[in-house]
Amino acid sequence: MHPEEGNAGYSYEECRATADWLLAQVDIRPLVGIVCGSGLGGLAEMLKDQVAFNYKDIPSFPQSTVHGHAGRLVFGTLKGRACVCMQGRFHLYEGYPIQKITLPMRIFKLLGVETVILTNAAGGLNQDYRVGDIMILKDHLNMPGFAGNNPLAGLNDERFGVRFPCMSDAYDRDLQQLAFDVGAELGYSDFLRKGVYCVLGGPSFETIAECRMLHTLGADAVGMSTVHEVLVARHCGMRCFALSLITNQAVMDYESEEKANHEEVLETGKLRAEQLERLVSNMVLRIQHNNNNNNNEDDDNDINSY
Ligand SMILES: O=P(O)(O)O[C@H]1O[C@H](CO)[C@@H](O)[C@H]1O
Ligand code: HPA
Repeated sequence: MHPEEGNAGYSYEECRATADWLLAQVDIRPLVGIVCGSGLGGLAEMLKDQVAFNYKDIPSFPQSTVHGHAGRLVFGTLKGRACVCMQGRFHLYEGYPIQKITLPMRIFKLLGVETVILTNAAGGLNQDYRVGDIMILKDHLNMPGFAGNNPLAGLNDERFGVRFPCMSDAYDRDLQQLAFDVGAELGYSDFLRKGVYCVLGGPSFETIAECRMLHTLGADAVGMSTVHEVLVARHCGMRCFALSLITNQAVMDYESEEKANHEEVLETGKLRAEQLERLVSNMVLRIQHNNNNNNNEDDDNDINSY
């Protein structure tokens, strides 16, 4: 059997067709792509002059099935900057092949996106972390990848990127610094952290032994997303910035009565939504692009507005 037959991914031409379908219907040419994590879809609501598509109407797009993920692709401007925002993402545990859950990253690329900002909700493994902290990702542990489940497996199309992409620079260091600078100006330094995110397949939350193991391995937070998207985004040359909202403390102690649950994850998202939106929108305002086609006259430079 030719390996292509076993590859559940989309061809370059299929991705191009989806991107062209979108480009034919919107005038906005985004340089920034944003992915909203569980309960963090409010980010998409901040966009002005919105043109939105339900995922079910976009050719080749999967559907969102998880509560807290609306399932809309929203084009618009954020502080005068052209953006496209996934209001809801796809996860491995929804049953999609890994190449499908990461399809939107290749669509972003073909829309002209240069920088991807990914957000997620995650459980805190680092004992210094508190619920409500925002962790800037400096690196990741890709557990499904250790078992061969990597979205880049299968035939490699060089039009997207190289066969063996480097991941030691997966999370752009200038964007990490920008997040801390903007966060300091907003007065958020007390709850901004930098750490390592570990992705698991889900949907079951982790056992106590698993949390202890992940912490020992160097993970500061655990979740079920983001890493696959980063692999595909980096493969095709987009810069990545990712943050985790620590929505719950991972249970590390057999005496604990705490139980991880999705409702708590969504509730914490609501509590920090406003700060997260301010942080992301002010970052977007300051990100420099080679091909800046945004209208600077519309810039909203007030750090407290969003
Ligand atoms: O990573 P996001 O999409 O924010 O969602 C997180 O929240 C869900 C668990 O409550 C999981 O899907 C986990 O990955
Ligand atoms: O504790 C968690 N574990 C995995 N994924 C999560 N997403 C939010 N919290 C968690």
